[in-house]
Amino acid sequence: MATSVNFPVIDFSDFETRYATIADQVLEASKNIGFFYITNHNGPSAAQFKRAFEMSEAFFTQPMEQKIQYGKTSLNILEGYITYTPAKLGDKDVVCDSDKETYDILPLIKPQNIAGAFIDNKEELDTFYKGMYDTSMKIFELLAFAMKIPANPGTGANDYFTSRHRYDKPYATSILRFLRYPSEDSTGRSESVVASEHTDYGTITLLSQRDIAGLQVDIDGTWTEIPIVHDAILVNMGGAIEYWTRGLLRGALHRVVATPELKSKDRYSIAFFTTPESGVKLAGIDSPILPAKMPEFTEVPNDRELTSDEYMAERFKSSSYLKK
Ligand SMILES: O=C(O)CCC(=O)C(=O)O
Ligand SMILES: [Fe+2]
Repeated sequence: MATSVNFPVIDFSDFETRYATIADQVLEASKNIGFFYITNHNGPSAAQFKRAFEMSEAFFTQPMEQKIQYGKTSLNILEGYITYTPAKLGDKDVVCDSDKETYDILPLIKPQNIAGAFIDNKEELDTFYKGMYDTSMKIFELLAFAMKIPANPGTGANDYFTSRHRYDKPYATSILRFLRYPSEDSTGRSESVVASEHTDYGTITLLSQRDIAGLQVDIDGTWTEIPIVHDAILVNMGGAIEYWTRGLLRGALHRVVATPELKSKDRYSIAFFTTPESGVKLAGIDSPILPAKMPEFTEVPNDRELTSDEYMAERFKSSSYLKK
């Protein structure tokens, strides 16, 4: 049974003067639920989100033969398309997730093999990506501030997390993902859960659900509906930041269930997954509120401190996602 609660919505207006209050609200929500909305955030505008969803729709509504040309043939390939129904690219199987189809993009600093619907609007998409990136960096600064991370030579204070998520090549690893959950009428399938329960792998995720709800978060063992709040961005903590902060911030379990609208209408969402740079050790945060002891994490080994790369590799290894 899913219930609903008063979901945290954090107002970023008068950002500079209300900085400490906003930072505390972000920290509280990150600790307790692990999910919250932000409004008046100065990130991508409603018009920019609308355009991004139009590009997404232009890509996903193409025939499968077109989309498959950009298909990932391995999960190690960061950019490209994942199908919702088995398909082949030449003699290779394209990665398939039976619930949804996705298209991943990295920072578009140099031209790459990008599908037409997106490359045709490359500059616009660059701006959108950068807007999502900058918004994530704002969240990281607020978290570092609220966690009272002191200034250390070379690491900074409020830039503790941002300095480990640099935008420029060769560091950037954060992914912009377009998602579509095809309607039941179009697939002939009717699953009640269309994205199985998981925690995100990276540090934080920004999300926008276009017009169909269905996202639920586990709060104290109860599936709780996350409403759609228009012109707001949903933020959630991923597994990597939960691990990095010794469980202080909550990488909450979540899933997507089918709502009645999904019968005849496709569900679209856009996610921005931040990942720490390669080589970053996910340990050693100097904060007075960090738990003294590392908890046991079931998804990753507990016998050593993992780097970002090791953490991600472990999560991919133990993932049930894509194995169905
Ligand atoms: O599509 C959504 O609303 C959520 C997707 C999600 O949780 C994910 O891709 O990690
Ligand atoms: Fe997720």
